[in-house]
Amino acid sequence: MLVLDGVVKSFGGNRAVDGVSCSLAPGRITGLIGPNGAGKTTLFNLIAGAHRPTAGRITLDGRDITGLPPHRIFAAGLARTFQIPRPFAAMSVLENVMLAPGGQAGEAFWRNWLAGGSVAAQERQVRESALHWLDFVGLSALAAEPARVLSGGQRKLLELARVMVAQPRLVLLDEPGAGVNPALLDTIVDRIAALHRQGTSFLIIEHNMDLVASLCDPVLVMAQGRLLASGTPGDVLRDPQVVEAYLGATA
Ligand SMILES: Nc1ncnc2c1ncn2[C@@H]1O[C@H](COP(=O)(O)OP(=O)(O)OP(=O)(O)O)[C@@H](O)[C@H]1O
Repeated sequence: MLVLDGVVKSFGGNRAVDGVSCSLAPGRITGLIGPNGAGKTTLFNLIAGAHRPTAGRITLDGRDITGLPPHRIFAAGLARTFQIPRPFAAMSVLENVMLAPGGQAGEAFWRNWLAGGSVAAQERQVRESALHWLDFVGLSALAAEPARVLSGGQRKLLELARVMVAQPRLVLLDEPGAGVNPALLDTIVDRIAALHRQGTSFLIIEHNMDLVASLCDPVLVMAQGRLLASGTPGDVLRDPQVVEAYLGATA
C-alpha cells in the first residue's frame, strides 16, 4: 500500500535518510526500529509530508504522494501521531478530538471531508464521531475536561482518537509506548490491535521491544539512515547486524 523508492533526506551534509526502499503490505502492523538518530522520525516526516525528500519517490495505493503537503496526504488516507503529543491544553478533550488535523482551518477541512448537509449537521457528525472514538480509547469520562489534565499515556490515546475520526487506511505512530505507564500501555496495545482487526494498517516507530514483539510483523530496522534488516520480530532481533547496530550506537 505504501511504497518507498530510493528515498533520501539530507540536512546539510548529513544524510538522515539515505536511500530507503521498501513496501508496506496492506493489513499489517509494520514495526520500525533502530538506534537513536537512525532516521526513523525523519522517514515518518517524509512519508507524512512534513519534509520534502531530497530524492526518491513515495506512493500510497499507487498514487505519487512525494512532496505533497501534510493535509493532502492526510486526505489521501494516511495519518500520523507524534512522539510527544501536544494537545491544546485549555480546550476540552472532546474539542481536541474534533479539531481538524494538519493545521487546517477546522470548519473548511471538515466541510470538504463530509458529504453535504448544513454546517450544523456536519458539526454534529464530527462530534458524534469524536465521541465514538473517545469511547473506543476509553477517554469518554474525560471528554469535558481540559486536555491539560491528561497523563502522557492518555495523551497518546487522545491522539489515536483524533486521527481515527477521519478513518485513515494507514496510521503512522511515533513511539506510542514512550512515557506510558504499564496499565495504559496494555490499553494502547489492545486498541491498536482492535483497529488492526477492523482493517487499519499501521507503521509504528517503537523502542519498547515487548510492544514491537506483541504487535508488529514485519519489523524494519534502520541504522544510519539506511534499512539494515527486515523480518519477523524474532528474526531481526537475532540478526547479528542489528545487535551490532544497537551496541555501536550505545558505545
Ligand atoms: N530538522 C533537522 N535538521 C537537521 N538535522 C536533523 C533534523 N531532523 C533530524 N536530523 C538529524 O537526522 C538524523 C536522524 O534523526 P531522527 O530523529 O530521524 O532519528 P530517529 O531514528 O528518529 O531517532 P530517535 O529514536 O532518537 O527518535 C540525526 O542525525 C538528526 O540529528
